[in-house]
Amino acid sequence: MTPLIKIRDLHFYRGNKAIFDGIDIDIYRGKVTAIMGPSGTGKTTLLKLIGGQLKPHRGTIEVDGQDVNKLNRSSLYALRKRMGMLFQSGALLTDISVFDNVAFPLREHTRLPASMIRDLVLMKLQAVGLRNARHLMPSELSGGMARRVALARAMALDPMMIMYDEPFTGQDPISMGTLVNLIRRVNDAMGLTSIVVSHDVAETARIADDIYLLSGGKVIEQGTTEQLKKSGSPWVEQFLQGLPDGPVPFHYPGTSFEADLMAGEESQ
Ligand SMILES: Nc1ncnc2c1ncn2[C@@H]1O[C@H](COP(=O)(O)OP(=O)(O)OP(=O)(O)O)[C@@H](O)[C@H]1O
Repeated sequence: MTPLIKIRDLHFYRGNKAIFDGIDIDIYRGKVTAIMGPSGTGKTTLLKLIGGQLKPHRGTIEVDGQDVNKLNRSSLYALRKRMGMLFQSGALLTDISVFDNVAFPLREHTRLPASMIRDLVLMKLQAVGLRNARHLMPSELSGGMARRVALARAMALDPMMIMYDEPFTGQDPISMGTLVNLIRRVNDAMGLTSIVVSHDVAETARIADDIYLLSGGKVIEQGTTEQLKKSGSPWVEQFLQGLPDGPVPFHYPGTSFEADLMAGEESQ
């Protein structure tokens, strides 16, 4: 089976810091793939590289057989339309209704008649359970409902895949559970491929087919959720159990606390 996204020998730097130091990733069609790792490892950066918003310094990223960085502007634009993205900051337009938010990409990118746009919008809202909330304004929605509307909007143009960046941030456990299940359900019902970047390890692992753990510019571990649970690696253990400390240090590296206390008041 050929992967939908094939990343090979990816190198990416910020200044002289290697965010990615030669990583390989395969994202398979129809699967939910979770990308996890400590804060600042470059998970969001990875999504931007896949979307062609950033260019790698070395290596290749193929999406549906096309090398993202060899595409001209219009081909990249066409490819991007087929990649749904749900970023944490992907807020809804506040002065138009739920319906109009979901209709927005259809009106912007297609010339479909209003009756067909209506049917498509209702279908997407139905998929996220909010067809009857279509007349509400974004200010009338809970945080979880707003995420679901954003998901319906991301699906509006029938993308081949959806990339989720921290989709659960700020959600209470029930709302998080709903969103997690929805990602899986929508993925399967719509024949999508999903990439989920999340700190909510246990919840995300529950619905993921494949997991990649990134740290220090490398893929530390990779496999199915079952394989990772059996891996015995202390890294994986720390992640899957959500332990605050372990091989991945809780504290930003630097001088010890003792040394800072000993240094006295004159230093900061
Ligand atoms: N525009 C930028 N300019 C310079 N450095 C950046 C920029 N954006 C991100 N970085 C750095 O790149 C690294 C990776 O950032 P990124 O946001 O991809 O990490 P992340 O794994 O998504 O983190 P988190 O889990 O905290 O969201 C970080 O060290 C960050 O400080």
